[in-house]
Amino acid sequence: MLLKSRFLHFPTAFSPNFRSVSAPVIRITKFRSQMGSSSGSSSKLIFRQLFEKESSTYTYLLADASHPDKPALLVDPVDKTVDRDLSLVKELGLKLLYAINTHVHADHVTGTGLIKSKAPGVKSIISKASNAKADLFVEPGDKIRFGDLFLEVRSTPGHTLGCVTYVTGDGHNQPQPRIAFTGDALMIRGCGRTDFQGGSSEQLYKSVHSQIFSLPKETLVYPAHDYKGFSVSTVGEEMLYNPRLTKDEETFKNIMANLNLSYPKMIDVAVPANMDTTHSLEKRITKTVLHWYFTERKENMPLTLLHSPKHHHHQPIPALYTPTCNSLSNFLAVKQKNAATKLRMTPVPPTYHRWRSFPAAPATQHHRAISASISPLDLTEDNIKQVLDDARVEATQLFDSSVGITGKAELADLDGPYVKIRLGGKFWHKRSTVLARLGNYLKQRIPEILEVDIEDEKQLDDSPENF
Ligand SMILES: N[C@@H](CCC(=O)N[C@@H](CSS)C(=O)NCC(=O)O)C(=O)O
Repeated sequence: MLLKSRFLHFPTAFSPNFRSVSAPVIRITKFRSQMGSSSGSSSKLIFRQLFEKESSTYTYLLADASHPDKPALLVDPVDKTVDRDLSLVKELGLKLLYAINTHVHADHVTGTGLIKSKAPGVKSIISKASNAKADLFVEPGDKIRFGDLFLEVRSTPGHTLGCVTYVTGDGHNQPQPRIAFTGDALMIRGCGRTDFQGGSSEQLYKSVHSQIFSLPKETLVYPAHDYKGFSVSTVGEEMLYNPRLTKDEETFKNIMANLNLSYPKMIDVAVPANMDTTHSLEKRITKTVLHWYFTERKENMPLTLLHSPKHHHHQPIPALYTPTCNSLSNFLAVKQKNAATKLRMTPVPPTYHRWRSFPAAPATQHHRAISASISPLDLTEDNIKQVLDDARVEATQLFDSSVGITGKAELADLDGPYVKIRLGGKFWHKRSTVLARLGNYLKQRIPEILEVDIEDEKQLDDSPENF
């Protein structure tokens, strides 16, 4: 649902998710009403900065302590710390209204879906431009109200296409100084990388200068990540000392083109998961795995043991499925309690393995076992088309086509052991990455292939005209 009024209101009849003792109030600083306003009222912001250490992500809890219901919202929650965050909400006696994202994160799974399943009534929010699924979409200029306080939405693309910065209001009775939740646009003495598809250093430079550096210098800057031990900055400080954004645009673009950062470990799990902010990963994957298990599993296909309690669900393969494995394990244990054989877990669709086995990261023992179990195919046009189809099926499962991922890969030419493929539509990854992964996959399935290349270099251009 796109906001109609462009103003998100806290519904007064909203039934509280949590009730608890009265909240301690942190008054960030003076409010307008205390600086000469005639209203005499005084809104009080409850504010907490929370940290998730594996991805170095900051989550922010904000609430209006003056309102009887203490309406609250969470900015950029992480799935792994949802229980901590919800406990805090409960302890402070807040009523959580919204779980909002600054963008589709690539390094961790958003907690919004999990929050919604644990605290029904909470709505997920993301920008319309992100193309992700959410309960509510925001656009530049929208205001997200919680009690008498609100966040204003500013469009700050560049790290991703749909990045936004949420800034506390500048109206009457709003916190002073203002606070900007900059996501991965502006970081403390840094900024978000711009090398993902949908990223653009040119756009990021403009976003930060026009939307963030135009705020009052005392505006507090709270980013989505910090890797150096910082917790907060100000607009003025970043305008003076940010080593990237104080430079002219050309120098900035050059710096960004030469960061040489490795891809986030979680990208293949996080991006597809975060394109849907409304359901937890567990729920979505469990549904898919169960469907596969009962509809497509070949009669004698062995079940492979993937699940191991020592695997954290954020590790590449077991990562995605650990929660699923637990749920599926229980489910199947009931279904098959009369089975003579001991249930060996976990029947993850082979298609997932194959897609995930593209060696972006070094193959684990598990990956190797899976790929070794797929019989090699002869080098024929039909087999190449079949393998590309398989890859597309897998890509569709991972890169949910309902949220704007339209990417297609087709066989363009076969010349002996040399294959050319055609890429079109929109992918989440950079097209060069898609090509490399498809290449690896094709070679893995059809070992006679020596080289996989693009039909036309222009098809590797990630700019929106090519989507
Ligand atoms: N090593 C981390 C990922 C680190 C990283 O790439 N961070 C991103 C934001 S999260 S997508 C970024 O923009 N960094 C900018 C920089 O200058 O570091 C992991 O594997 O998760």
